[in-house]
Amino acid sequence: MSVSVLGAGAFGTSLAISLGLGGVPVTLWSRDPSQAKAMQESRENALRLPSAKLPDAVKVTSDLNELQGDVVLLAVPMQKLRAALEAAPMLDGKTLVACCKGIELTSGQGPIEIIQSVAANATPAILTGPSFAADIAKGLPTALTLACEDEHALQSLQALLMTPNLRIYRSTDTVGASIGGALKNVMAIACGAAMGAGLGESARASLITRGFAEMNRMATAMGAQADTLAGLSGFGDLILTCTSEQSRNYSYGLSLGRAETFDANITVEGAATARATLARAEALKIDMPITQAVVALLDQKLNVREAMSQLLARPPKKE
Ligand SMILES: NC(=O)C1=CN([C@@H]2O[C@H](COP(=O)(O)OP(=O)(O)OC[C@H]3O[C@@H](n4cnc5c(N)ncnc54)[C@H](OP(=O)(O)O)[C@@H]3O)[C@@H](O)[C@H]2O)C=CC1
Ligand SMILES: O=C(CO)COP(=O)(O)O
Repeated sequence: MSVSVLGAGAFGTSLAISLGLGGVPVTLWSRDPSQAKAMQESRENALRLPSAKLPDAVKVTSDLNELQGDVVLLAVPMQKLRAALEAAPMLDGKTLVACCKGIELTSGQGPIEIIQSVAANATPAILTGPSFAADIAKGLPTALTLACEDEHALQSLQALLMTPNLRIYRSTDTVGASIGGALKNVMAIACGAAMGAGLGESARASLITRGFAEMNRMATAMGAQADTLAGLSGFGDLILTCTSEQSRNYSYGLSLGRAETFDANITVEGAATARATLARAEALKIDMPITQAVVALLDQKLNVREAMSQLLARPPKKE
């Protein structure tokens, strides 16, 4: 059975490589015809994932009509997912697996809700969890969560997407998987900012732990199961992203803490998601002080030390 990947960024390319090496025929779609041609010829994604060779099983195209199979991985940035789906009406009716992490700023919706609103006849799923594209492309061991409410579709997808280096756990809790993946990026910005400003490892551990409490509060208020948040898509990805300079969200936070500039072309999902989350938290009356601090940093209303002082000065609480 073949698989298509919509979006030839770092993550889409790494998944195409892993599946291709596992013997699955893959069609990888780039919106840029010249990039698609260069990748098809050079067998490399020089722009987004240099030094990783595309296996023969991967075909690169910029023609949406060449997408193959009933399963399509949606590997575009979260804030671009709606536009990408609207431009590809032929995907309605297929199994659409969101591979992006975040909450849409304009609607407050997550990837599953966006798929449902644009492609009403599709079976929506989400693939998320601790994974750097470069690691997957190198064949390093990686474990992910695949969530889909349709148990039958879920089991076949799990079998299809597992490769020798990619272990996939299944869940029917799409809300929990989506919220964990979205909010861990916000916490990674907070941790990077604290480390960049020299606030220390203890501060980072507190932000990870209290950030996890925020993630749980928001997720359970939205109907998620707490044990999903404790899994790969929540706790697992939180740990990876808050502790590694390979993470773009963490690195962006570092640059905020060091008062350095950051390349605006780099995908940093946590920034828009922090704003979308705060709006949702306020509507649901959920206390999310770290998310609030990240938004204040992004809006330049506070610097990192002021934001941390505000967090420390909150009224005493029971843990
Ligand atoms: N990189 C990683 O390690 C991981 C990433 N993810 C998630 O994967 C998602 C994608 O990230 P990643 O691949 O890293 O991002 P990249 O920045 O590497 O690539 C983004 C890709 O999306 C394309 N794109 C942007 N807008 C559109 C659009 N409107 N229609 C179609 N294609 C579009 C870009 O095309 P162009 O080059 O033409 O702009 C580019 O190919 C994110 O949500 C991220 O959180 C998840 C796990 C790991
Ligand atoms: O989602 C990721 C790791 O699981 C990738 O993190 P960044 O988007 O911060 O690079």
